[in-house]
Amino acid sequence: MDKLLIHGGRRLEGEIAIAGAKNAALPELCAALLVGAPVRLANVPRLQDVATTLKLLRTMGARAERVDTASADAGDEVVIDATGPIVPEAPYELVKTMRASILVLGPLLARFGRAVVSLPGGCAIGSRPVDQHIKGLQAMGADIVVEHGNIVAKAARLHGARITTDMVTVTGTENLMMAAALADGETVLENAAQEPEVTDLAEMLIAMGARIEGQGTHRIRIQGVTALHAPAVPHRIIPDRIETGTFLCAVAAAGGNVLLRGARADHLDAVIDKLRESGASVTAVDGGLRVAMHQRPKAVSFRTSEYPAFPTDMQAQFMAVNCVAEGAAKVSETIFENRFMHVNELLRLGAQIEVDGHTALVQGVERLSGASVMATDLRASASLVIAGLVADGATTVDRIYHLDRGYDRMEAKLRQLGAHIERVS
Ligand SMILES: CC(=O)N[C@H]1[C@@H](OP(=O)(O)OP(=O)(O)OC[C@H]2O[C@@H](n3ccc(=O)[nH]c3=O)[C@H](O)[C@@H]2O)O[C@H](CO)[C@@H](O)[C@@H]1O
Ligand SMILES: C=C(OP(=O)(O)O)C(=O)O
Repeated sequence: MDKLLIHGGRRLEGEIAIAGAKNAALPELCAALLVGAPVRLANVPRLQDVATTLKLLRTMGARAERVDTASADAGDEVVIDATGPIVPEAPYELVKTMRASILVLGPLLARFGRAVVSLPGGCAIGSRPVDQHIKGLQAMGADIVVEHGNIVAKAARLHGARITTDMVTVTGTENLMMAAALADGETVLENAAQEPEVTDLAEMLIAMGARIEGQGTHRIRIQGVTALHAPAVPHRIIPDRIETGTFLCAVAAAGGNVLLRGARADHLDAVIDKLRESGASVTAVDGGLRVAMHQRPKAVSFRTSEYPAFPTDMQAQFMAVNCVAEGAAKVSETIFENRFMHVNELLRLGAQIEVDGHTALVQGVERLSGASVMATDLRASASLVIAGLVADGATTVDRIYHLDRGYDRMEAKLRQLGAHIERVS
C-alpha cells in the first residue's frame, strides 16, 4: 500500500495548475447517461473517483474513455457514449468505493425507466443516507423499493413535482435536477444546494437542451423535455475549489509565495476571508490566484455550513493551519456528524486539540514533530499532508488511497513547489 513520506520545514514557492473539480466531474460524467450520443467533457481531473466513474459507466455498457487531443489539455478530455445498449445497474463492488455512484440513479431512471443502484453504505465522515434522493424521485412518480441492499427504481416516465428536501443536499439536488430534465412537466426544487458544482452541472445540462432556471439559488425550476442532445462543444469543468483551498492552506501553514493557475477566487470567498484573517495575502491575478504568507499564521475560528459559507470539505485542511498558528481557535462542523477523524492523527504530530461534540478547540503550537499517521478519509489525508509539511523531521502518511480518490497528482504538485515529499510503497 502506498504511503507519502514528507520531510517538513520547507517553504512553498512557484506555481502549479489547479485541476477540474472532482465534485463537478462526477455528476457531469453521469449526466452523459441522459443522452444517446457521444458527450465530451473537458478539464476532467485525473483521480481515482473519475477512474471509478468511467469504470462504472463502462460496466453499464457505455463507452467511457479519455481522448487524446492536440490541445494543451491533452488527456484531460473524456468522451462518454451511452448510445446503448445500457444495463441500468450499478453494482456494490463499485458503489462501495465511491458514494457519488448514487448520481447514476436519476439519469438512469429518467432515460431508461428503471435502475438498480446498490445502496451506498456509511463512511468515515458520517452515515450519509440517500433518503432525500429517493423521496424526491418518488414525488416524481417513481416506484422505489430497497431490497437486498439495492435501490430498485421504476417509472414509465417521471413527472414534474415540487420537492422540498429536508436539508440542503448537493448530490440530492444534482440527482433530482438530472431526472427532472427528462421528466414530463415542471419540477421545482426548493431548498436546493447552491454549490458551484450544482450550477456547473445545470449549465452543462442547458447546453444539452435542458430547460433549467435558478441554478445557484435555493429554488431551481426545471421544465422537462422529451430528449437531450450532446453539447455542441465539450463542457469545460470548473476549477476545483477544494484543491485550490487545500494549496492555499498548505502555503498559509508552511509559508511561501505560490501562484495557483486557473484557480477561481469567487468560489472560495469564505475560505479566503479566513485565510486573510490568519495573515495570508490572497490575490486574484491574471490567470489564477496568488497566495503569500510571510509570518506564523494567526489562529482563526470558523464553522462549516452550506455554500456560500465555509465548506466542510475544507475543515480538516484549515484545522492543520490552526494547529501551528499563534493563539487558539474554535472549529465547528455542522454538516457531517463524524468529520473529526483527523484530530487523533494530528495529535500524534504534537497538535493540541480537544473535541467537544461538533466543536474542536485548537491551541496552536510553535512546532509539530514528524510521526507516522494514518489517513481516514479524503480531506483528513490532505490535512495530514499539510501538517507533515510543517512538522520537524519525517512524517509518513499511510492509507493514501483516500487522498488519491480526490486529488490530481498532489505530491507531484507539492514537489514542484519545493516540498520534500515522495510516494513510497
Ligand atoms: C460528490 C460530492 O459532491 N460530494 C460532496 C457532497 O456530498 P453529498 O452530496 O453526499 O452531501 P450532502 O450535501 O447530500 O449531505 C449534507 C448532509 O445531508 C445529509 N443527507 C443528505 C442526503 C440525504 O438523502 N439525506 C441526508 O440525511 C448528509 O448525511 C449530510 O449530513 O456535498 C458534501 C457537503 O458539501 C461534500 O462534503 C461532498 O464532498
Ligand atoms: C466527502 C467528499 O467526497 P465524497 O462525497 O465523494 O465522499 C469530499 O470531496 O471531501
